Amino acid sequence: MKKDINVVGAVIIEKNKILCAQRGPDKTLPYKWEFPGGKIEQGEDPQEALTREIEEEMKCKVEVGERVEHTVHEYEFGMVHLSTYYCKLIAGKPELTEHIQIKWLEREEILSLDWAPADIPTITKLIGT
Ligand SMILES: Nc1nc2c([nH]c(=O)n2[C@H]2C[C@H](O)[C@@H](COP(=O)(O)OP(=O)(O)OP(=O)(O)O)O2)c(=O)[nH]1
Repeated sequence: MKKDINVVGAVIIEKNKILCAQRGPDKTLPYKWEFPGGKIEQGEDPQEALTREIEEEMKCKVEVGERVEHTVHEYEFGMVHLSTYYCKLIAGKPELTEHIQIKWLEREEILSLDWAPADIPTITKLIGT
C-alpha cells in the first residue's frame, strides 16, 4: 500500500485571474504547475492547513471559501488526496519563496501549463464554470 498524503491547494482568484505556481527543480514533480498549498498536518482541518501554507509560502493571508474539487491521484511516491478551495486574498500580495514562478491566468489560459496530474480535475472544473 502506498502512503496517503493529504494535501490542500488554494485557487486564488483576483480580477478573474487564477494564481498558478510552478514547482522547483529539486522537488517531487519538478517544474510542474500547481495551486499553492501543501500537506495537512496532524490536528489541522483543511482550512487551517491552507491558511498556514499560504502564509508560509506566499507571505500573504487568504480567506478560504468553498471547495472546488477533491481528487485522489496515485503517484509513484504515494497516494495524494488533494482538496482545492476557492480563496480570497485578504492581506498582502503573493511573493515567491518556494516556487520558481507564479502566473495569474484567465480560466481559458490555464490549460496551457504543465500541471501536476492530481490537479487536472480541478482545472477541468474551473474551465467549465
Ligand atoms: N501544494 C500542492 N501540492 C500538490 C498539488 N498537486 C499535487 O499533486 N501536489 C503534490 C505535490 C507534493 O507531492 C504534495 C504536496 O506537498 P508539499 O507542497 O508539502 O510538497 P513539498 O514539495 O514541500 O514536499 P515533497 O512532496 O517534495 O516532499 O502534493 C497542488 O496543486 N498543490
